[in-house]
Amino acid sequence: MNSWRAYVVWGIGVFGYLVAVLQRTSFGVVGLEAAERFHVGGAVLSAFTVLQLVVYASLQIPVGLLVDRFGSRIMVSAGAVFMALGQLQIAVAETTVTGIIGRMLVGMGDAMTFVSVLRLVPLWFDGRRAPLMSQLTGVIGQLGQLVSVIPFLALLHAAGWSQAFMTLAALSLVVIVLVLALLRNAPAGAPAAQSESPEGTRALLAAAWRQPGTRLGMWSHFTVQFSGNVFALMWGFPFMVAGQGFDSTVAAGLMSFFVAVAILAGPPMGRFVARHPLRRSTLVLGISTLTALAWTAVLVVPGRAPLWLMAVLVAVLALGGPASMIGFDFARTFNPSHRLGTATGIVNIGGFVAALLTMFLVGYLLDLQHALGLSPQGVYSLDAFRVALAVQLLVLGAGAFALVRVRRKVRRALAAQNVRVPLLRELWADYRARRRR
Ligand SMILES: NCCCC[C@H](N)C(=O)NCC(=O)O
Repeated sequence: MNSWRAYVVWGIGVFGYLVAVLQRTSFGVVGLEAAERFHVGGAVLSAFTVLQLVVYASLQIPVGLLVDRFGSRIMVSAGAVFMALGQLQIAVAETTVTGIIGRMLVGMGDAMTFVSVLRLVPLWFDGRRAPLMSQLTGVIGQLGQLVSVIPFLALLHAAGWSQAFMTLAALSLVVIVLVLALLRNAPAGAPAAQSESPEGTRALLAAAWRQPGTRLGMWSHFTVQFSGNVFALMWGFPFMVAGQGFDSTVAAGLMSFFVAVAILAGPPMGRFVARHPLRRSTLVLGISTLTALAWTAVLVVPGRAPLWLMAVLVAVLALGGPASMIGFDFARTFNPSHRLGTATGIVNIGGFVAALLTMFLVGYLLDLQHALGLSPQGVYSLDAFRVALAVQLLVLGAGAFALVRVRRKVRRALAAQNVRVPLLRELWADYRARRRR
C-alpha cells in the first residue's frame, strides 16, 4: 500500500485516463472544421457528441462488471484499442455516418477507462490516502481537455484533419504499451478480480445496487455534476455568446476559468472527504444549493448578467466536477473490493444520464419556444435561454430529493452499526463549546 510501485501503477492508469479525456473532448474543439468536412449543421454535429455520450453512459454497468471480473489492466488497454480505432476511423471518415461510428467507438473505449482506473485506487492505497488519490485521478484526467484545446487544435491547423486524428490514435497505442508493460491490477497477494468472489454477475450487480451507499453515490453524482457538463459540453458557449452577448474570447476565457477552478478545487475537496467522511453528502448538497442559487441569479437578473456574476456561476459549476468524485468515494467505502467496479459504474451513470437528459430538455425548450413564436428575437435569445436553462433547477431538485431519501436509509444502516452522524447544529454547538473552553 502507498508504495512507489503504487504510484507508478496509478500514474500509468491516470495517463490512460488523461488520454481518454483528450480523445473524448477532441471533437468538440474542431466543430467548425467538422461541419465543413462532413457538410453538416449544428443539429447533426451535436449528434456526434450526444451519441458518443449515450454509448459512454450505457456501457457503465457492463464495464463495471467486466472490470470486477478481469481487472483494470485488460480493461484500460481494451479501452485504448477502441479509442485508437475510433480516431483512425475519424481520421479517414468523409461521411456523417462513418464519422459518427468513429465517435461511438471513442465513446466505447472512453467508457472502459475511468471506472477501471479508479478501481486501482483502493487496491494500491490505504483508506486515508484513497480520497485524495481519487480526486487527483479526476483532476489530472481533466488536463486532457486542455491538451485538446491547445496542442491538438494547433496540430490540426498545422497538419490537417487526418494527421491530427492519427496522432491521437497513436497516443492511445502508447497507452496500450505502457499499460501492458507496467500496470498491475493489485499488489501481489491482494484479491484481484471476481474470479475470487463468491457472487455471479447478476448477484454482483444486484448486491451493488441494493447497497444504499452505492445509490447515495449515484444520486450525488447525478445532482452535482450534470450542470457543469451541460455548460461545458453543450450550452455554455451559445448561452454566453448568443444569449448574454459576451465576446467569444471572453467566453473562451470563462471556459478556461472553469477548468482552472475544477483543477484547483480537487485536492482540498479530497482532503476534506478524508477528514470528514460523515459530511460527504452535506458537501454535495451544499454545492448543489450554490449551483441552484448561482443559476437563479444569472437567469433572473434583468438584462445581461454582469461579467462578475457569470464568473461566479462558472466557478460554482466547476466545483461540481470534483464534488462528483464524492459519489465514487461512497461506492468505495460502502462496497467490498470485489464489486467496486460494478458499484463505480452505477455511480458514474448518474451524472451522465442527468447531463444528457438536461442537454436534450434545454434544446427542446429552445426549439419549442421558437416554434410557438415565444422567442421572436431568435432561437438563442436571452429570454428563451432563461426559460430553457431554468429546467436545470427541476433536475437539481429531483436529484437532491432522491439523495436525501437514500441518505436516510444509509444513516439508518450506519446507526445499526452504532455509527451516528451528528447533526450540523450539534457540531456547531460542540465547536462553540470547545472555543469557549
Ligand atoms: N475534477 C473533475 C473530475 C470529474 C470527474 C467526473 N466526476 C467523472 O465522473 N468522470 C468520469 C469520466 O469518465 O471522466
